[in-house]
Amino acid sequence: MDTTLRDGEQTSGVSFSASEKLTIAQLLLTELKVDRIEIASARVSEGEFQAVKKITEWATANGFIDKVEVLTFVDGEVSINWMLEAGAKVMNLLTKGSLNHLTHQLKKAPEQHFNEVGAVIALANKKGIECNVYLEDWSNGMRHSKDYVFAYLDFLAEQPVKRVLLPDTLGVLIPSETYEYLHEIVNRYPHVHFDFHAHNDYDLATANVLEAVKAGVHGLHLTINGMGERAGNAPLASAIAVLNDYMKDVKTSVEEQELYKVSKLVETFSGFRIPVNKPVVGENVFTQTAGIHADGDKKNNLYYNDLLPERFGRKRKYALGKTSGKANIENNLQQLGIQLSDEDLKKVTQRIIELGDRKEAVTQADLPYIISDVLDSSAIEEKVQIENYVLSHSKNLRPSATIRVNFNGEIFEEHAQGDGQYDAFMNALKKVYVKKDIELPLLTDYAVRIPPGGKTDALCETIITWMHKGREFKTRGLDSDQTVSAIQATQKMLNII
Ligand SMILES: CC(=O)SCCNC(=O)CCNC(=O)[C@H](O)C(C)(C)COP(=O)(O)OP(=O)(O)OC[C@H]1O[C@@H](n2cnc3c(N)ncnc32)[C@H](O)[C@@H]1OP(=O)(O)O
Repeated sequence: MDTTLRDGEQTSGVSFSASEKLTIAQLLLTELKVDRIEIASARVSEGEFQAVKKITEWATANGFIDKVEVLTFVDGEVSINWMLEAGAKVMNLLTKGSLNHLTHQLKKAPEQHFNEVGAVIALANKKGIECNVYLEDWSNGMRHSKDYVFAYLDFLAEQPVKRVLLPDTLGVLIPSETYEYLHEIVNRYPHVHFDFHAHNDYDLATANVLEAVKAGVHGLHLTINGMGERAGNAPLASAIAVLNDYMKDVKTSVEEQELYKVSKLVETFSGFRIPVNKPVVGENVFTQTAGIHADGDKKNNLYYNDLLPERFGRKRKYALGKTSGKANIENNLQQLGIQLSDEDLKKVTQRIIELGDRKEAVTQADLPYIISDVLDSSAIEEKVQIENYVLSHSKNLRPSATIRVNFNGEIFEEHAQGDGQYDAFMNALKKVYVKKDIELPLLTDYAVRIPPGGKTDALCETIITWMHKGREFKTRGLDSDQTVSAIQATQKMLNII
């Protein structure tokens, strides 16, 4: 069960709009093919109500309504009415899984809680709602009030409940304990379906998920990019990868090939950046940086593991910097179709190492420029030059740009407006390329790096990621003015497409 749209949205600072929620829900169910999605907590807000409505309307029309779940509270019929009015049919009832939470938050005795929960379940069943029950703070409950947990599970086992959801709400479990508790529970209630819900406070969420599956649970709660309350939930991509590789007799319905695409979309909608070292979906996780690794890959794929990038629709890359050796650079040159003599390769390698020492990033698209500079050759032929530009930015007027482009001797002048100066520049450039009948690459990422310290004259590095004819590449510009560095990166792009 994917809970990106409920627990994932509990990432501090994240809020999805209704149409973003609908798009994510559609991708999760139709392309990634998770079994179920939890899309909201009941009662939260009018906006959330409208989002749930949008999703349930689509899910009903497309046969997915039984896979769409809403978290509800023990509040008589208030949550039930909310979810029914929003068109949902499956509820995940939040109840207390530890005596501590029951006593101090709800201030109730176990018997009273069980009766109230029983009443909500009965009402839900009467109204045709499928009922799952969360035992909030269940993991601490197992540690400190085990009798309470088992008395409660005895009660639930007799109720018309489809699944019992066991959350490690505060992310306190370690893997051995996860296995021990879940193994005991699964064996004691063989006819009950149990889901495990991990949190990542000790960075153990994926390890706990693996142990939970070994212990025999039937379902897992995961989120895209590990989003979620505090340190987040178990990331769906990591969990699927480890289950596919280490629990071969366990089948999931998730399409590995779609993981990266959905992760990137959720990153864009949420504004929650995927850490570059995030397993499976992080920018750097299929990039070899050390020269020794690149050399080993060439010899017999010596530095590959089972996590092959192609499984996830990604490609292996070789980074350029001070730890690059010849093999790293050769790999990049090969991809660009450039061949160098051994001696020239040594010179280029040396320059890249120097740049790395100066903390400058080097992208594959920089290579022709470096070669040209080091070897004083014409490895890069600047067929397109931005000869002049005027950018204007004034209060209460749309930014505009006028540019003069030399395209292999042919001169174009264009003017355009945009949402910012760079956008205006790109709009003017697009006019040139429409005249030339050439398609410009799609800008897929734009990252600006300024050294910490707050100096307004600091050098600003802009790295732009482009997608062109199925190929992704990056170009980089460096200037004390951010827009100028972006234009530099753009000019490099124009000369390599
Ligand atoms: C496992 C998880 O991550 S649980 C996540 C649950 N989802 C959310 O909390 C969604 C976001 N929450 C909200 O929007 C709000 O907290 C609401 C709409 C649910 C309630 O808002 P408010 O009425 O303003 O209450 P507030 O947030 O201050 O306090 C929560 C109340 O819920 C009660 N409560 C806690 N757990 C439960 C439960 N399982 N069932 C019913 N009531 C509960 C608390 O005791 C408290 O009631 P009290 O004020 O009478 O003591």
